[in-house]
Amino acid sequence: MPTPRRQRSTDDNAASDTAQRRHPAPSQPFATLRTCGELRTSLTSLRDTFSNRHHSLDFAYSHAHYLRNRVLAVGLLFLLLTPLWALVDIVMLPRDLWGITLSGRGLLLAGLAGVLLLARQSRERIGRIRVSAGLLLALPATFYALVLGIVPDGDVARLAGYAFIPFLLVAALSVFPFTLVESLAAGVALLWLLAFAQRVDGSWLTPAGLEGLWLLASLLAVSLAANHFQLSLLMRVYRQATHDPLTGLFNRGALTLHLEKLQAWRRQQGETAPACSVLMMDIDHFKRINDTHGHSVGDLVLAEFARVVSDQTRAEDCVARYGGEEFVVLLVDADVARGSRVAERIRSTVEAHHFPDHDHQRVPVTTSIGVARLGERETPQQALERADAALYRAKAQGRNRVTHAD
Ligand SMILES: Nc1nc2c(ncn2[C@@H]2O[C@H](COP(=O)(O)OP(=O)(O)OP(=O)(O)O)[C@@H](O)[C@H]2O)c(=O)[nH]1
Repeated sequence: MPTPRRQRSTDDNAASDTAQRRHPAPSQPFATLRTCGELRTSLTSLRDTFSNRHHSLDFAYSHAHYLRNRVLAVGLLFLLLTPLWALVDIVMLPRDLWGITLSGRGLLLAGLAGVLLLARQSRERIGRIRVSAGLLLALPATFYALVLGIVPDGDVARLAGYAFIPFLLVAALSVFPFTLVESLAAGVALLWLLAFAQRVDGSWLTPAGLEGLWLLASLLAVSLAANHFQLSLLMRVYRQATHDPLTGLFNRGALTLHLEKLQAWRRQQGETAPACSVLMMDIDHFKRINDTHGHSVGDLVLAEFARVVSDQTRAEDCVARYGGEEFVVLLVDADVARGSRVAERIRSTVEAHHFPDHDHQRVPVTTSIGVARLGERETPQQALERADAALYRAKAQGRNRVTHAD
């Protein structure tokens, strides 16, 4: 089951967003600082598209889902093109080469069908989706290398159309949201394939051969740029769809989706499923804060509140802004006793925390929290409603307290 780790890069961006709200940048004198900020954002985005080391598990699932769709679409295209290309072989190649190329194409067709099947059955399996994407590119490359190895050297020049394969595959890299490391590895392998083909057909280190290598390297650079822009766009869309821009926390939709996945996974685990708790919290008399200090201070309080709550939870817990001044924490592997301890710690930390207004004066803030155990069979909505009912009781009993639904 995916543990809802918070996305580091998103949190970084949210923190800088919050900082910008706190200190609106004057236009002229700080232009250099702004340029530095943009440079930092670009470097962060390059780091995020370079490899998947810094991706949150949550984003990794979205990324894999997108990659799987591409594998299915491109795989289907390759599957249709392969028999068509066999027809081209029959028209273009001498009859004595048909045996090798057509049986190779038959094997390729079977391999591509296997890749499609693997991708279809790998809905939530990130590793398997990556493998199917790799295989989709590796199979045509292997087919080409095998044909080159089997066909007698003197006949290689008669393989009309085959020399395009490395170029076609490098161009295909740009269709997938691969990280730069993944594309680079595939690109180097395809350069090696071209070099092998040139050694076989005798154009290695000739002007025509060098031109081919240069062309493939240039195409690879274009594909890498396409991968970078595609992946950073995907990340931005993912952040906008799943995160609250003011606090950088997960939004209500992402929380509900995560709860559904968590419940499905717990049902699969049966009796060994870990206990989970839901904390529903609401800032007390928040309207008064807005009315007394202004809406912008209200926003500062919300962002700071989100930071305080996040600091009191583990990276694998899911912290979300449920709406307005309401927040939800989903504690994984936490029974009611632990849930209550965490809730009480959040409540007391918020009460003692220095929430500053624009003049750094303290804005007194307290929170009420409802705690509910996540039942094995209940829907996310039912669990949230029970936590909300407990929160309502905490408000009715005088606020700044923790109450239990169970
Ligand atoms: N500054 C700011 N205010 C918001 C935001 N979202 C909701 N609010 C305000 O939050 C306030 C919520 O007020 P109420 O629902 O009356 O609750 P309350 O004043 O916190 O009272 P209790 O919950 O009963 O303690 C409203 O005034 C909303 O305008 C936001 O993003 N920023």
